[in-house]
Amino acid sequence: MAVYTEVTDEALRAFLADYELGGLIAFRGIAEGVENSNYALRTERGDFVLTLYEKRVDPAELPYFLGLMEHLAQAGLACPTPVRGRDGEALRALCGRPAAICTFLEGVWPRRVRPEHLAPLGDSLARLHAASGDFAGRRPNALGPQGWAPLLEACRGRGDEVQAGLMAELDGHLGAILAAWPAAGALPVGQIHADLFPDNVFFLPDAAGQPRVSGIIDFYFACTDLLAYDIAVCLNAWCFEADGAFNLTKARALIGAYAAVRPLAPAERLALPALCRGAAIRFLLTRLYDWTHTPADALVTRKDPLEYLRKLRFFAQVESPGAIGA
Ligand SMILES: Nc1ncnc2c1ncn2[C@@H]1O[C@H](COP(=O)(O)OP(=O)(O)O)[C@@H](O)[C@H]1O
Ligand SMILES: N[C@@H](CCOP(=O)(O)O)C(=O)O
Repeated sequence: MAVYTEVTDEALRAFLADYELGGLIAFRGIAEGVENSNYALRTERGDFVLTLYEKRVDPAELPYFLGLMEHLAQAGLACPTPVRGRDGEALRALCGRPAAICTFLEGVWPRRVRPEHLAPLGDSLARLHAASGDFAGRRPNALGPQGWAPLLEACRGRGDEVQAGLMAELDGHLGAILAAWPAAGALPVGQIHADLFPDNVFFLPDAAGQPRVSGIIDFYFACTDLLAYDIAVCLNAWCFEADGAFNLTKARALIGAYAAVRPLAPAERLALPALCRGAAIRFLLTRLYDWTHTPADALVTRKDPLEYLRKLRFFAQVESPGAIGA
């Protein structure tokens, strides 16, 4: 479910009058996603996505997200391009919410990740990092290391209801992760996506029938942080099988294709196991927060925090970068 704010036909037509998109042909709510309200629009000028930004998005941060998408799209990355209204503004208001229209991207996200998806993913991620190198915006990562202890505290009251002993185990992991975190300045920093999960990457088959990336969406966790942390997020989100096994073939394909575009410094390869532990606890904690703070009958689907406990335990016993394909 991701239509929190209902938009009427009349409100949408009035909103579209401020754009040069021609007349409205069709629009429908998009069920996928959890954060914002999304609508697919068809106008005389083509297909678009209308997003109304909901409560968890800070309106002050929207110019960074929209500016980054526009910058990346201009650099040739397949990501949504914000559409400017007649007055030149892309960020507008609809039904009392900040709102923007972006270009619609073709393709489908992989419901079952195959090894063939990983090289195109790594290639696109490296291109994203390279293309954002001259983007002037900056946004600290609110869900980076300094955010994890407060999140853990916010979960403490009910966390052990999810699994007995969970809070004590997480205290131990978090202490070790923070102690091993790379010092400021030790690794390259830039604009990162920070949530590059399979549901945020669309693919289409190329001429030979192999998957190619046709679009990267959902830049609303993007921030200025360690570039290699984005690889760690992908190793978490793309390289485990349904039975919990880590797939080294997928990891090598991801890292190999990434490094072919942006070579990794030895320090980045060495840091990857620690960054993977950090990425695992980051998604574990936000899922645990949602699990313990969202009523079970809410319309939003809660994601399983324990999936990331299993991943965290795996990365915690990794002794060398080679064990995760680095
Ligand atoms: N530019 C786009 N092109 C095509 N589909 C999109 C686009 N942006 C969003 N979508 C669709 O909307 C869904 C939710 O978008 P997403 O940004 O992940 O929402 P949320 O931030 O609320 O989780 C996606 O799964 C996709 O189906
Ligand atoms: N990828 C995160 C949740 C963020 O949801 P999204 O729909 O905005 O990508 C997770 O799996 O925990």
